[in-house]
Amino acid sequence: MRPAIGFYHSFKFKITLVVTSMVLIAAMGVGGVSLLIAEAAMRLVIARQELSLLTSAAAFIDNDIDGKRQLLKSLTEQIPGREVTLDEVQAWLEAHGALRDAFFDVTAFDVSGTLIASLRDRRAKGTINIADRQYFQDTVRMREGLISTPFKSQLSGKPVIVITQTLENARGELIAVLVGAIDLQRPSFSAQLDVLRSNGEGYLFIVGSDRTIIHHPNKDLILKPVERDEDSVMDAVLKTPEGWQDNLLDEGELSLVAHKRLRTVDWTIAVSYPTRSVFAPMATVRLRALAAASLLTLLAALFGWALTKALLRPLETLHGHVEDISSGASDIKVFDVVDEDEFGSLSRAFFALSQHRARAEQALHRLATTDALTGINNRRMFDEFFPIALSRASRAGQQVGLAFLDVDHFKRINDEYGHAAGDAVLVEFARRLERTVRCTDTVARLAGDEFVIVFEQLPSNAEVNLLGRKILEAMAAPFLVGGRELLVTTSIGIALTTSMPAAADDVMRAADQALYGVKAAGRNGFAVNHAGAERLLRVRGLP
Ligand SMILES: Nc1nc2c(ncn2[C@@H]2O[C@H](COP(=O)(O)OP(=O)(O)OP(=O)(O)O)[C@@H](O)[C@H]2O)c(=O)[nH]1
Repeated sequence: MRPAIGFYHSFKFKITLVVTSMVLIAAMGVGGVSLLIAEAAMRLVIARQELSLLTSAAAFIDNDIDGKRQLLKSLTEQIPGREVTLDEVQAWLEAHGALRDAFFDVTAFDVSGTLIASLRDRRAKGTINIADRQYFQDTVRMREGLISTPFKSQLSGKPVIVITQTLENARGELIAVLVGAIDLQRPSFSAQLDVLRSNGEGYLFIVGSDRTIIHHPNKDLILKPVERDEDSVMDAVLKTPEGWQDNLLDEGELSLVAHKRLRTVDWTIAVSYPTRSVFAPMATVRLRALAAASLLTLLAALFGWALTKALLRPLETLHGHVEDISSGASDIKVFDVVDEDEFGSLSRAFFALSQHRARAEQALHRLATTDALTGINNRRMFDEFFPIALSRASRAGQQVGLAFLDVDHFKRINDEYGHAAGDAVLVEFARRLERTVRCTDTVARLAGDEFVIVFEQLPSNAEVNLLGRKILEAMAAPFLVGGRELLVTTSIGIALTTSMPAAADDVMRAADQALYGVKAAGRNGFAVNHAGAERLLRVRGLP
């Protein structure tokens, strides 16, 4: 059974996490930086766009004011022989309809500043005097037309600016000053200004260098001075002739403010938009970039998972081999693959390790089951082997013979010739036993001078006698030990299984009993006993 690996502990999950994190970091990093660069560029483009719209509006206003000046000037120059009298001025004004389109009102004042004609209201004649007005005084003094600063009209009560023009008689004497008034609440250029507010939010204003508000969506502010506040939008636009800033707070909202100084008058035209509305396209781009990065990350996660799964397949195969080998379903040879990748190399390393280990285990088993002195099987081997041999014979319906052997008077050999001589006798004894029996029989040394032989595939009971005799004969020749010839004999107790299955202990007890019988009978002989039906057959020695 393959041990379950927790999902979060799996290598696949970890690699997928790494791949996903790397893609996420890369996507966020590259995307974020690209977005920042793109946003900075977009900001610049949008701000420049606003500034360029503002520049065209400023040019329009300049042209508008210039046009009005030129209109007044050219009309006065057209007066034939400049012989118009003050009384005729009212009629002259009314005769030029273009003035109505260009100005809110056109009035004329004599050199004393008294109203002598008004395009809008001919009855106003003589009602007001503007001798104290700076623009009137300057026009008379310089004998040249000018543009006034904004003020509240005495006639209409509206906030206005005026364009003045001198009127001279044929002798070059100043006889009147023409004054064209422009209503600041409804200037003729307002339509052009409205075009600038195309996106609906934000507003446009004009402020004079003397800090007077000239145009503003809040009509109440017109002609009011700009309050002194370093952080205000109006203060900011008065500082430089033109430019834009996107970090100003206007009514508490972050705004893009672009401004441009006019050419004909000392005014600054400015536009203020909340940055959230101006830069709305950037927010959309940001959202899309985020969506794209998320999608990319998701795809990377799926790809990482699939890729890791595919890459780890050989590892799973390897794992399967290990399990199959553990359960005995496969041989170790399944590790001996030819794949040239790391997994193939690992598999071959497993194979080599397993082989090495198998050899070591074999060597250990051999050591553990071999008698150190004689090199034949030891007691451990016999204990393991004998029950197996009995079962095998039982299954095959065969008999098993077990011979217990003990060297006669071995103690004496030790005592007389020394322990080393005794060892040499034991080695030679084992060697002769092995040479005497068939390769299907198993010889083992149990302890000291006690040996055992397991006879498998016994053809008949008679065969046992033959075997006993052969062993006795094998020992008949003198043992050559340390240059001496020693006569060594052995006593053999043989047990035969009578009925299968037979218990190992019963068979061993029968063999032991037979051996005891031989010893009792004088040694150098063999006796056969039937396990389970102990009946010592006669003891036979060499003739
Ligand atoms: N040289 C040598 N002697 C051993 C070894 N193991 C046991 N012995 C000795 O073998 C002798 C076994 O003697 P026994 O089998 O009891 O007696 P025995 O002299 O053979 O007499 P019987 O068996 O009655 O004929 C003891 O003296 C042990 O000390 C060994 O590995 N090498």
